[in-house]
Amino acid sequence: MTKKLAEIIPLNNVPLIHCITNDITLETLANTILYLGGKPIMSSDVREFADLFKTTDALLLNMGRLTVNHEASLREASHFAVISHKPVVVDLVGYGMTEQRRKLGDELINHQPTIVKGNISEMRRLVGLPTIAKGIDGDVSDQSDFALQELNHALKELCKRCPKTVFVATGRRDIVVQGERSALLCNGVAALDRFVGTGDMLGAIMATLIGAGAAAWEASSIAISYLNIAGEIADNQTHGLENFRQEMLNQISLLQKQSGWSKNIHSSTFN
Ligand SMILES: Nc1ncnc2c1ncn2[C@@H]1O[C@H](COP(=O)(O)OP(=O)(O)OP(=O)(O)O)[C@@H](O)[C@H]1O
Ligand SMILES: Cc1ncsc1CCO
Ligand SMILES: [Mg+2]
Repeated sequence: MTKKLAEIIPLNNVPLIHCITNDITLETLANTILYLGGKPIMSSDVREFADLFKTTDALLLNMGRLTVNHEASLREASHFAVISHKPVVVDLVGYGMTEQRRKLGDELINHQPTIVKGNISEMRRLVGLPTIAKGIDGDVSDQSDFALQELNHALKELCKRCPKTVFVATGRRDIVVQGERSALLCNGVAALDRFVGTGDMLGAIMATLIGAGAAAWEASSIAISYLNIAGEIADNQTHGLENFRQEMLNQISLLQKQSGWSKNIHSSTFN
């Protein structure tokens, strides 16, 4: 049976989340998981995986700062996840920006992960739509009503090939798609796009929620709303981006204690 939001946050268990992620935001991700009430284990050493997979509750695969070793770790962990039926979040950082990232992302998706996420421009590249985005950030031109509709339809087509996976595209507005169903989420503030790793943090929150037993759709949409509403509160209370970043993480730990936080969610069905 599907769990309701109040049964998902605050967590009622302490899931162990195995993260293979980039070294730029590694510590931020470990703290995000801890502040939410989970436990992180950051390990990229393939020699440990057989043992690790016996005790972890979910896996985060973030393509982040690619290296030969990082890529090998992501591939190997993805393989272990299939054979151990571990819930997996794939974060397609920089998908399609280079051929290496495109090939790796495609291979990870072929393993039918639980959730696949990227910013709106990474997700456009994934479905073969054009974008002028550069680097790892989403481009504002991919945020128009038309562009969002286009992406929504293309993701629904992709869902026919990957019926088990929830696809998430993030930006000023966020899209969550599973099968024929899709939602548009409209919380958040512009400052979220102005410090590094908010997308990475979102992947860590999603992995924590599926590790705690939430279904993929609920984990995806609740994670987006939770992070974005934490961002709205932090933005109201701070001045300057570094203060915002700190308060944002502070709010990740605090928001779960406010029982009414979900009343501020702006979400609608996206046809
Ligand atoms: N302009 C904005 N207005 C409101 N919310 C935003 C905005 N930009 C990003 N967000 C929110 O910030 C989170 C991260 O989204 P974003 O698209 O910036 O990810 P990303 O590009 O993968 O980030 P990064 O690569 O820095 O980790 C999402 O929850 C998204 O809703
Ligand atoms: C800046 C940057 N470059 C590769 S990964 C990363 C952090 C955001 O994912
Ligand atoms: Mg990202």
